Amino acid sequence: KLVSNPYVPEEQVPAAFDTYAFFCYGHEEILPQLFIRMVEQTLGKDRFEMEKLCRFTLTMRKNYRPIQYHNWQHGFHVAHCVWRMIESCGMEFTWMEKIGLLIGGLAHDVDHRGYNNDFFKKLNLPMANLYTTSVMEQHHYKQTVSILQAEGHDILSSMSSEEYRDILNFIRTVIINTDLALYFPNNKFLSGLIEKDEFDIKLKPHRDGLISLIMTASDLCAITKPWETQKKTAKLIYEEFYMQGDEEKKHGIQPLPMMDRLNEKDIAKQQVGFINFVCKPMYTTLVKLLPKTEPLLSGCLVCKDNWEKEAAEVA
Ligand SMILES: O=c1ccn(-c2cccc(OC(F)(F)F)c2)nc1-c1nc(Cl)[nH]c1-c1ccccc1
Repeated sequence: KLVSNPYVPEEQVPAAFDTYAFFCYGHEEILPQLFIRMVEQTLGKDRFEMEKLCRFTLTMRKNYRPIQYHNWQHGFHVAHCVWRMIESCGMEFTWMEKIGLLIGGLAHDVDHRGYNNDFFKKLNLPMANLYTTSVMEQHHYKQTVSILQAEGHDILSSMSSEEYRDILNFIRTVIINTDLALYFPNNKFLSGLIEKDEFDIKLKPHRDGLISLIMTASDLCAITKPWETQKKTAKLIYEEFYMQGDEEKKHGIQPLPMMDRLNEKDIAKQQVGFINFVCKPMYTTLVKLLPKTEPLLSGCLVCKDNWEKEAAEVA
């Protein structure tokens, strides 16, 4: 069944939808239409067969699992954050980059099981034998390709075979770069260039690095949302972490501290650590390259302050 009406009437578009602060609570049922609205606003109307775009979006939603955090809503929020950047960060994106970032953002965690790459390696599960690095990310990409190639889902059919090959490669790069392990070397590379004032968007390796950073920034955008929203989301991701920790304990494996439910009282402290060690440096580099993404950095720092207050209360 396709969406009855793929268009969202203007008055139904949620408040703050055009800002980085947007969150889907209360609007869950129109997320497919909101994605289609983003695609049309950025890429132009009638660039895609609407029926196929609806079918693709609904199949994407169906292929996300009903788990606590890495679910369809997470995929939507990453696509939304990428869309805000495309629309407002002042950087010129090619048509291919725009469609690749929107599709890649929406699809980047499709069929996520709520476990991270280490889990598949530690338990030596079949998935870990399919790929050596970025195990889950490669799986998300494979799932995306099979959905794009399913009957009636070929939204990129109007492209030549070279363009189609290029855009699949770009979508692969976009999805693989949501592997947080790849963020650390990338941020070192980019901040080194900034330090020496050598960053040049016209150089492909520099542009590729910035696009990877845009993916990390969008993937972690939950950490930048308004405090009340962030508190609810944190509860969800730690429930997912604890599911993995419980599984690892069943196999006699000691989980990471953040995945061990015995450390539940340390959530605030762990959030502060994650923001200080990963998010703050990451959004700081992003803002140096794209100053108009500043709301993401300030949103993340507001949450850090609130987590520090919570950590102080626990102590
Ligand atoms: O140590 C951590 C504490 C918290 N979070 C976290 C990640 C998303 C969101 C969130 O909070 C909220 F949902 F509220 F925004 C928190 N993530 C890690 C972490 N550490 C390593 Cl290494 N990898 C991750 C990780 C990154 C993305 C996804 C999963 C794990």
